[in-house]
Amino acid sequence: MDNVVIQFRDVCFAYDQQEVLHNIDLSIPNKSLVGVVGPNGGGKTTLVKLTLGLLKPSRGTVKVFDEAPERRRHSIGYVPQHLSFDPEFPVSALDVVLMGRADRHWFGPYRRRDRIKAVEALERVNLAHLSHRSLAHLSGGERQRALIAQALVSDPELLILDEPTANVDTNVEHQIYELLHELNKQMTIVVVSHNLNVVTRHASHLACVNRSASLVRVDEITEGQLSAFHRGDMTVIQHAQDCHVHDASSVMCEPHHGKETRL
Ligand SMILES: Nc1ncnc2c1ncn2[C@@H]1O[C@H](COP(=O)(O)OP(=O)(O)OP(=O)(O)O)[C@@H](O)[C@H]1O
Repeated sequence: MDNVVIQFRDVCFAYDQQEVLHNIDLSIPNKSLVGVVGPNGGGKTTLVKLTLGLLKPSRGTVKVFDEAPERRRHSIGYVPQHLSFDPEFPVSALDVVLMGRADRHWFGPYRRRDRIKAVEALERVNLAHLSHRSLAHLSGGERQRALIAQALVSDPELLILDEPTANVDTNVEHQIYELLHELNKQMTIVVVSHNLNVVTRHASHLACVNRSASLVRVDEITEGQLSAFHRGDMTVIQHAQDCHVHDASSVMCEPHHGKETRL
């Protein structure tokens, strides 16, 4: 148990009456870099929300560091799929990182220690030189680094990222995974990705989520396992920032603000 950071035991989850995860048993090992992959609507984001304690299982238990997720919220850094505010809002990279300390200051201003921690977090993602630049004037990759710094500012032991490379080019995607490799020396990382090829190159494990879930070590994975999971050909849609789609299966025959990938 010491070596397990996230544990799902016999977990089912339904939105209203619609079950989207069924009998999930998963043990994510300490210091692993886990790529969460699977088809659109397979339940990846739901799995992340259960890990964060934002959703409660209909059945079974979820534990993070052997405790209920909400009790270990301070140990988890989270980079969401979409910004929770308008990217044109006039805030600097430093302001964005400081927001990661906001829960300590409901009744007062940031303190000197918060600013020191925020600058340290920006240094960890190589963005300290742009700390005063407005978020709106950062490139997609720099903006993503600022969000990772925000998640790092509370010194997490577990970092969860929901599609951190959805809106960046291949070169920046590579740099972000290099950064995750570096951070992985100190913490466990779980990254939801639509790019099976890239994530397989960088992750130590793959969690394949498609209503059920299985965890495999990347160095032990076989072609047969991958194609069995995907049942051959599969179209995956990356959701863009302005995406309005909940159930991606419905957009196969509709216009969509996203990028399709054939796997
Ligand atoms: N708040 C919600 N209320 C009702 N149904 C939801 C809600 N959020 C997600 N769902 C449904 O649950 C299923 C799983 O969604 P989820 O977002 O976890 O999948 P995903 O694997 O992350 O998908 P994608 O790859 O498209 O981002 C989908 O069928 C989706 O329509």
